[in-house]
Formats: sequence, structure tokens, C-alpha cells
Amino acid sequence: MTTKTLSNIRNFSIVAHIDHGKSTLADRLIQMTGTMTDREMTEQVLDSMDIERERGITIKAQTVRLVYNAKDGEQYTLNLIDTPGHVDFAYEVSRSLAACEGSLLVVDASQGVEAQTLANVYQAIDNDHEIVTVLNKIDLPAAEPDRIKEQIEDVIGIDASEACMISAKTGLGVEDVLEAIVQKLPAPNGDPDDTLKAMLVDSWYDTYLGVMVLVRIINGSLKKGQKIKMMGTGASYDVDRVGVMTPKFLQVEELKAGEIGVITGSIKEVADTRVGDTITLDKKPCDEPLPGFKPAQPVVFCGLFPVDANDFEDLRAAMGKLRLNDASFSFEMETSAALGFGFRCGFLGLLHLEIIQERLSREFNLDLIATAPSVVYQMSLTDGSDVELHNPADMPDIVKISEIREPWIRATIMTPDDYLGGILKLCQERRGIQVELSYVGSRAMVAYDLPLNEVVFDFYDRLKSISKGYASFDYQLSDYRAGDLVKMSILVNEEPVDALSVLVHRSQADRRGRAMCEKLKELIPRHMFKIPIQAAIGGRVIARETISAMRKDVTAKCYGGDATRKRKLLEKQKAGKKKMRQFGKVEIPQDAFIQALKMEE
Ligand SMILES: Nc1nc2c(ncn2[C@@H]2O[C@H](COP(=O)(O)OP(=O)(O)OP(=O)(O)O)[C@@H](O)[C@H]2O)c(=O)[nH]1
Repeated sequence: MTTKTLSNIRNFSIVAHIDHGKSTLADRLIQMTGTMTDREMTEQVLDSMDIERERGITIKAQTVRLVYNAKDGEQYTLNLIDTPGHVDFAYEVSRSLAACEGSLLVVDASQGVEAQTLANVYQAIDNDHEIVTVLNKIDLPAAEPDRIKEQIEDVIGIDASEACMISAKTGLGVEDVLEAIVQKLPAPNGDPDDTLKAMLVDSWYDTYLGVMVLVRIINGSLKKGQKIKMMGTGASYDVDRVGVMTPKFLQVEELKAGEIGVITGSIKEVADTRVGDTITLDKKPCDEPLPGFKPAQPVVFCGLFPVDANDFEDLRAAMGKLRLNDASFSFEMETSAALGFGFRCGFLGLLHLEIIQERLSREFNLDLIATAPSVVYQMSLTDGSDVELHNPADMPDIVKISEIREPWIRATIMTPDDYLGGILKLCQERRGIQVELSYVGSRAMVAYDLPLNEVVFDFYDRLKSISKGYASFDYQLSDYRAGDLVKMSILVNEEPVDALSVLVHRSQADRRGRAMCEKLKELIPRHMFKIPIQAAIGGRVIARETISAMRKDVTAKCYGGDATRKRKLLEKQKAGKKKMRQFGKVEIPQDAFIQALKMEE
């Protein structure tokens, strides 16, 4: 096989910590290469989904082809692959990186290296990327480019002496970035005359064009009318269109070795396409698939139930729609004694869970109750079989279990020194095992092994409040380890509320039980009678709170005169009633579930 260097192509991605300016830089590159007219530029073109825009985060990888006339007089095709910035999508990030030869490392010159900078840049280095360092936001008065350069060299160990100093916002220095891409990043290798071998990098659903598949051609070429085969799934499809994103879809004759583009064909669902799969010709397949292919596995599960039982079918339809574009989100029907009909849903991580929940409520206008998120447990049973547990409600009888294993993560936290003590304490409380502690200038960097179970609860919340928002966090799944785990139930007025039951480590049960009871005490309104709230393991109560009985009618304090106010209060009460769930004799506001189970980032 001959390998040729395809000298006028550069494939690259941008790695950065959240908010360091990746999307702003991408937009600026698009604008400066004239790929779009100014009028077509909406703010932040690459983050095309509304929620992404609103939250300012990049969820789904997208790509864009830029045409750049360089100072050497040559015209270059630059393919930018936009990678998702969050750990939940680590596998997608790794595939995006594997599809290119270089990365721009963007670091905010006023903030410096953060947890995700490290995680992402190491992934790029693992993929043998050449790195162009870019210090962004040098227009800010707080920018300290020289110090940050040193920091990058110390911490990451790459040469930052020739880093581009830019403001993606004003455009200052961005031309240098384009030149550096052309000069410093290698051109792709590949043989355009060999058999087709391409990597499936990403896929999404387009209302007009159907399933669109982003591919990186390794060898050979891909044309309209060909029949392709996905080596991982074994399925074959006819190719209808071949094109590139500019960022709009633009059809081209063919895609050749080294190029990145998009195809459409007889593929029905995004779920039929697996990120990392190898695409070849049906009739004349290549010898070996690309290494490293693995299907995305859901890591966190929770139940989603409609507040109004009549919304069940709408919820099913909405989830189906979301899944069209997100094969890593899974759901199946579930019934709960407390919450009625709903769905057990699987997610890649906590952010993914939150995004889906938010989209369901915002885009589809559904009021939902989510149960406590749970990780996937592995259990060995006394009969010798192994099972996976996605839902604490399905926990087998304790006497039948010989061992329970839970997923652990390796977490990296970076924080100003002042908050280090509090953070170490938090990690310790959460059964963390310290792996490393070092300093990056005045910031501490700690690596901890933690059970994921302890992180899904309220770890992000606590980390944020302890560090006043200054700590950054990143994690990756490491392994499964055996643990002393028990099922904790919550009883309201002696009735178990299945939606609130969780698996916890025995050593954490008291703390978690107390916290849950205290929270529910605040959230459940008083009734005409006393309501005990208890946390229990098996038959043993480990925490208890009591909501005392209501003494007065709420309207009593509006003695006589103010009729409007009285009416308003009653109306408010009536509206509130609709959002209540009945448990035995007790009404629990929907909001109480959401609050009690909340584990925001
Ligand atoms: N002052 C200044 N602000 C900038 C610059 N570049 C980006 N910003 C701002 O920084 C914030 C984050 O920028 P984004 O481009 O959304 O960051 P990002 O890295 O893409 O973030 P995610 O999409 O969440 O990963 C936005 O408010 C930008 O306007 C810059 O050069 N100077």
C-alpha cells in the first residue's frame, strides 16, 4: 500500500476547558475564512442546539470545512471538528480526536489551565496530535499570557513559547492561528487509490436530509451511489449524498482519503450508526476495521414520570424524538407505585441526564418528576449468576446476593489553594481515595478515586459551594469494585416512596438518610395531622423527622376585609394542588421530589 501525504488538507479540533472560548474561536475562524457571510453568522454557529446556546456549552460534535488562502500563496482545506467539551461525552471526544492530526489548545489567558484543559489535551496527545497553543482573551485586563505560558509548559509539558496570543472576541491575532494550523499541523496521510476505509465520527438527524453521518476517510474514496458496509454492526447501506459542512451541507463529487465530510443514505435511525465504527465498501471490504471501536454505554439511570398521567404518551413521543438524534440516550417503560407510569432512562453521565430532562420540559413542555439517579451496579448472586442493576427498585432479595460491585471514577479537581482543605474533606467523606496532590502555580491539583454513586448525589453542588465556584472538575470511569452497599428506603407517613429509594454505602447511609429526611421536612407542606418522615434500611429506621400538624387555615390571617387577597390565596392553593402527588393520606408537591433529588452541577 502506498501512503501519500495530502498536503493541502489540515484536520484539527479545538480542545479547551469550558468557557475558555472554543466556540467563539471557531466562529471567528469560519468568519475569517469567508466560509459564511456575516449575515449568515448567528452568534455561535457551531453550537446549533438551543439549549447549548443558552447554556453556552457544546453538546454534540459538529464539523465545518474552511477554505483558507495562506500567506505561502497556497489554498488549504481546513476541517475543524468541534468536540463536545464535557466528560460525559468522552468517547465521542476521543473519536473526534482520532479523526484529525492536530489540535488547537485554547487556554483562557486570565484563568489558566483547568481540569478539562488537562483531560482534553492529554487525550489529544494520546492521539499523537501536534498541538498549537492558543492563549485566548488577551483583551481582558486580567490576562497574564506570560504566566499562563509558563504554566502550560510546567503542567502539560508542551512548548508554549510560540503560542498564539489572541482575542477570539475581537479577532485580534486570529490570522496567526490560521497560519499556525497550516504551518505546524501535519497533513493527513492515506491512499486515495486503496479500498475504502473510513471512520464514523458522528451522526445526527436532519429533518430534511435524514440521518447524516460524519466520516473521516482514511483510505480510498466515497461517492454517491456506492453501497457501504459498517463493519461493527454488519449493516449495509446505499449512499445517496456525499458532501461537506460549510457549515451548511454542500454536496461534492466525492470524498477522498484524508478528507472529512458527511454522507446520507438508506440509514433509518441515528441508533443504527455507532460512533467509531469502520465504513468500507460492501462488495470490496478493507481487511481490518479501525481499532478502538466500542458502543456507548449508559452509566447513570433515573426514572422520568409525567406529573400529569395524561402526558404519558406525549412523553413517550418526545423521548422517541430526542433519541432520533441521540443514540446514547435509552429508555424503557417503568411503573412506580408512587409515580405511576413512566420510563427508566439511561444516560452517559450527569450532564447528559440534565440536558435530556431540560429538553423534555422546555422543548416539549412536559412537567416531569425524576427519581434519584442511580449508577449501574453489578451483582453476583448466590446461584452463581451475575446481574446488572439499573434500578434500586429491582434489587434482588439481599440473601440472594453474594457481592455487589459499583463503578469508580478517577476525578481530577483543580482549585485555588484556599479551598483545598474543604475539598479534600468532601472527597474523603465521599469514600474517596487520594491518588495525587500537586501544585500548578497557586492552584492545587488533586486526583481522587471516587465511587460514582457518591458523585451522582450532590457532589458538584458541594464542590461548587465549597470553592465558591472556583474549582474545576473532570472525571473518567475507571473500574468496578466490590462495596458494602445497602438499599435505603424513604417512608412518608409510614408509606415507602419507591421513587426516593437509593442504593448507598453502609457508611454513608446515616448521612444520606438524615439529609433526605431534613430536605423532605422542608419541602412537604404541613397537613392536618403529624407526618413522620423516615429513612430505613431493611426494617431498621436510621433517620427520622416529623412534620407537625397544621394549626390554622391559611386564609385565617386575612381576617375578613381583604377579599381579593383571600381569593388569590385560594386560587394559588388550587393551582398548587394540581402539582401535588398523593401518597396514602399525604400530598407531596412535585417540586419536593425535584428538590429532594436534585444533584445539579
Ligand atoms: N473578553 C473576551 N471574552 C471572550 C473571548 N473569547 C470568548 N469570550 C467569552 O467567553 C465566554 C465563553 O466563550 P465560548 O466560546 O462560549 O466558550 P467555549 O469554550 O466554547 O465554551 P463551551 O462551548 O461551553 O465549551 C463567552 O461569553 C465569550 O463571549 C475573548 O477573546 N475575550
